[in-house]
Order: sequence, then C-alpha cells, then structure tokens
Amino acid sequence: MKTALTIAGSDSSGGAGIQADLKTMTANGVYAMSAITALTAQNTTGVQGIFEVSPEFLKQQIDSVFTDIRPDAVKIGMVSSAGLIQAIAEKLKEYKAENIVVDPVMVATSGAKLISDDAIGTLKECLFPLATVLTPNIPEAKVLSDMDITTAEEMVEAAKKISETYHCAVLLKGGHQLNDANDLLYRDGGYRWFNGKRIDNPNTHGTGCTLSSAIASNLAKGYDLDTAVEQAKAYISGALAAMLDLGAGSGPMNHAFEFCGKGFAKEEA
Ligand SMILES: Nc1ncnc2c1ncn2[C@@H]1O[C@H](COP(=O)(O)OP(=O)(O)OP(=O)(O)O)[C@@H](O)[C@H]1O
Ligand SMILES: Cc1ncc(COP(=O)(O)O)c(N)n1
Repeated sequence: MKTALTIAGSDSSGGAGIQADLKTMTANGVYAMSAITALTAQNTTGVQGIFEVSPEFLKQQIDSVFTDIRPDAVKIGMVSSAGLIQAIAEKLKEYKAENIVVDPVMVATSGAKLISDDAIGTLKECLFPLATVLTPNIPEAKVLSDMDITTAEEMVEAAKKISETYHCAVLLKGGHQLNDANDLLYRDGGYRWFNGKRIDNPNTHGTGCTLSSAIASNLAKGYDLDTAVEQAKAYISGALAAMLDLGAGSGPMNHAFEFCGKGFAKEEA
C-alpha cells in the first residue's frame, strides 16, 4: 500500500486540518500518517484557540514517521510560525522527501487567521522551493504574487508569477471567490484549466485541506500531476455533492461519501 504524511494542524471539529487529511487519504486508498503542528479548538463557526507544538517536537514526529514508514507523498497544511516551518524544511531535506504538496493556509473559511505575518516570508523562503505543487486559493495567491486577481486572465498571470518565482507547479483554486469551481494548474511554463461544476453547497469547511490531501494521495499512488489534480477534483466534487449539513456555520463535507450505505459504513443498524 502506498503511504502519505500530512504535516498540519488539528481541527477539533473534524472538517479541516489533520482530520480532513487523514479521512481524504484513507478514502483515496493510501495509508495516512500525521505530524501535528498545532492543536486548534475549532468548530464550524470559528477558531476558539490555537496551541502550537514546539519545533523540536514536530521534528521528533517527522523523524518517527520517516525512520519507520517512509511516506510516498507529503502534504503540508497549517504551519503558523517561522520556527515550525524551518523545522519542516530541515527534515524534508534530510529525508529527501518526494511529492510534496504545500497548501499555504493563511485564513480559515470562518475568517480566523492561521499564520503569523512574519511566517509568510519563511514559508516562501524555506518551504516553497521544496514543493512539487503549491495550492493557494485566490486570497493566498494575492498575497504571494502581490497582484490583484479579479479575472481568469489575472489568475493565469498570478500563477505564472508564483510558479516562476518559486520554481514549482501552482494550482490556483477558483473556489468560492472567483470562476466557480474552475482551478488553474500552471507548470513547466504552460497551464491547464480544470473546470469543475459548481455545487450549490454552503458547507465548504476544509475544501482546501481536502483537495491538497487528495492530490498528495494521487501523487503517492504514482499518478502524474495533471491526473492527480483531475482525480482530486472528482473526489472533492463527490464529497461536496453528498450535501452533509452539520454545525451552525460553514460545515464539513462527507469524506466517506463513496462508502456510505455500504458494509461497515451503513448509517443505520
Ligand atoms: N461550491 C463548490 N463546488 C464545487 N467545487 C468547489 C466549490 N467550492 C470550492 N470548490 C473546489 O474545492 C477546492 C478547494 O477550493 P477553495 O478555493 O475553496 O479552497 P480554499 O479556499 O483553500 O478552501 P478552504 O480555505 O475553505 O479550505 C477547489 O478545487 C475548488 O474549485
Ligand atoms: C487546522 C486547520 N487547518 C486548515 C484550516 C483551513 O481550512 P478551512 O479554510 O476550510 O477552514 C482550518 N480551518 N484548520
């Protein structure tokens, strides 16, 4: 079985972060492992608290994973401070990690800030150059490209700028901000649109985490990047289309939509 590691924050409400990543990787047929950067006290209405681990403890978790079960792909999500980012970069280089998907998480759907301002520079300097693909949404791409993005043409320009600056592929997500569910993959000097059908579902907590973990799972299985993105889009569309409706705010998706009603996942006895 192929293996994948998520390095991200825990979401106590289970819709985003580590919990979304582990569910996504499992549903996509890879063995899922985690190294936790921070605990969040969080639900669908907001983030009530953040408790970071130390860089030393994060390194210890990554050592434990790599020295025993080597991940075929690594997904990186919420990393809120410079010291943690440096710790990750050091370890990924030491273990020559491959298939690295970096989701530059900055702000949660609920509006909470998940990274300190000084850490954004460290993210760019230390982690982006190691990435196979970066998966910013529009607000994150605006920060990273220092450009305003209001049209599809500007999405192409911004993705090109980010890709050329950090020498990695960029999947710029249209998501809830622009262009329906159409995402743009810029890689090797060219680009391709992945046009998704917009699903009328207000419950989008964790969509970014889920998409990046699905891409990492597909890379772990040996798919090329274009196919990995295509399959990940199909997975997130299925999870959104299952129309789970939990919590008072923007709720989580059903990551197990393919199993529901079957075998152990029967919803009623
Ligand atoms: N309503 C929707 N219908 C179909 N696909 C969607 C919808 N909303 C988002 N997506 C898709 O979900 C993926 C994640 O995109 P999005 O822009 O929402 O990421 P994000 O803003 O980082 O997510 P979040 O911060 O909520 O975790 C993209 O592939 C996007 O196209
Ligand atoms: C621990 C953690 N990581 C990432 C997100 C972003 O996900 P979203 O923007 O969908 O809330 C989050 N809310 N919590």
